[in-house]
Amino acid sequence: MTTSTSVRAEPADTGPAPVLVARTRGLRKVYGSTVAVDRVDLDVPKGAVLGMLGPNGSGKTTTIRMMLGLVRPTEGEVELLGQPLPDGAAAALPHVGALVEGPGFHPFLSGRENLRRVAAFEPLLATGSLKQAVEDALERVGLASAAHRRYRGYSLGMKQRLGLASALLVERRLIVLDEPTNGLDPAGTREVRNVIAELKNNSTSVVVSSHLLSEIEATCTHVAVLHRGTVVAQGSLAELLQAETSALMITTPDWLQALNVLRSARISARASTEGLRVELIGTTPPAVLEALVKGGINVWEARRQRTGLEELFARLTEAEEAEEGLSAVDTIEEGA
Ligand SMILES: Nc1ncnc2c1ncn2[C@@H]1O[C@H](COP(=O)(O)OP(=O)(O)OP(=O)(O)O)[C@@H](O)[C@H]1O
Repeated sequence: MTTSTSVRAEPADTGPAPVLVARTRGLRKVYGSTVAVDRVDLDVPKGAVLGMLGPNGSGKTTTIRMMLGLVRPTEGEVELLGQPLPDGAAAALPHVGALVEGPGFHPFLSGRENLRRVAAFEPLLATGSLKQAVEDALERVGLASAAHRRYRGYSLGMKQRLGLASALLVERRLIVLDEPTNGLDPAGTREVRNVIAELKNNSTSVVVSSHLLSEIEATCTHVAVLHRGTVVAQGSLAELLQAETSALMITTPDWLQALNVLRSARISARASTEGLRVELIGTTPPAVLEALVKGGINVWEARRQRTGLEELFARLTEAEEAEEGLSAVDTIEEGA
């Protein structure tokens, strides 16, 4: 038996659908025998800062590359600023700034020279304003003082900053940043956070992928959680944290027995320092309490606990793994 753990936050009222700056439907990418991305339906509302969260190999970079038209999907559709890819790429891409892995900077040119070369290919940048745009972008990412140095000698963090600067050369409608804080020190991480906050204030839409859940929680308005190539949760951050994201903390002297009772009832739970933590996925507090009482467990206290994004992420990904474990048990039992 498998149950979907996908969580999609629904808006409270059914007002007009938000304008989307990027939209994917049924996106799938297969490399040989590896399914990198599968059935990804992603909505990036205008003005949103959407955080793409997922462990290593969950498909964030592949999804981002497909959204930017850098990788052709095996199946599915991408719409960027209302333009279907690949046909609408020329119309959409000048309005989209991107920092993706391995930007092709020249090792023997300085940061400034590299950025000027990139700027020369920006269709939205007038030749007369090119130099100033480069200086502004360098300043914005904190690279002005090292701009004369050769790219070859840059640290990973400096390379990231230069990549970010190239995304910021002109005012964009959408900025896509793949792991922008990768290799940055805490000061650099704060700067990236400030840049994202500035973009948000200017109503520029942003897609940012990261492992740093606290960063996403601090900077994003929306979140999409990826796990093994699929989106397991998506929506506005506030709605996601409210919708089914709580746990029930149970205090009982019979916690080991209680764990067994809950497991037989297929309710996901684990012992923690605060008590028995029961995940409210596909179950409700009354159902949990009923199972415990029927199982002869002494429940001393039960209280709802709201969870942070980190908890939500761990819960979604762990729940899927736990289900897979249960499915394996089912298979063994059926086969026995
Ligand atoms: N060009 C490729 N050829 C073969 N396999 C690939 C290729 N690109 C990605 N993959 C595989 O697809 C899966 C998803 O990778 P992807 O880089 O999209 O994940 P990610 O979430 O961005 O991971 P990370 O945080 O480590 O960058 C992984 O199993 C990866 O090994």
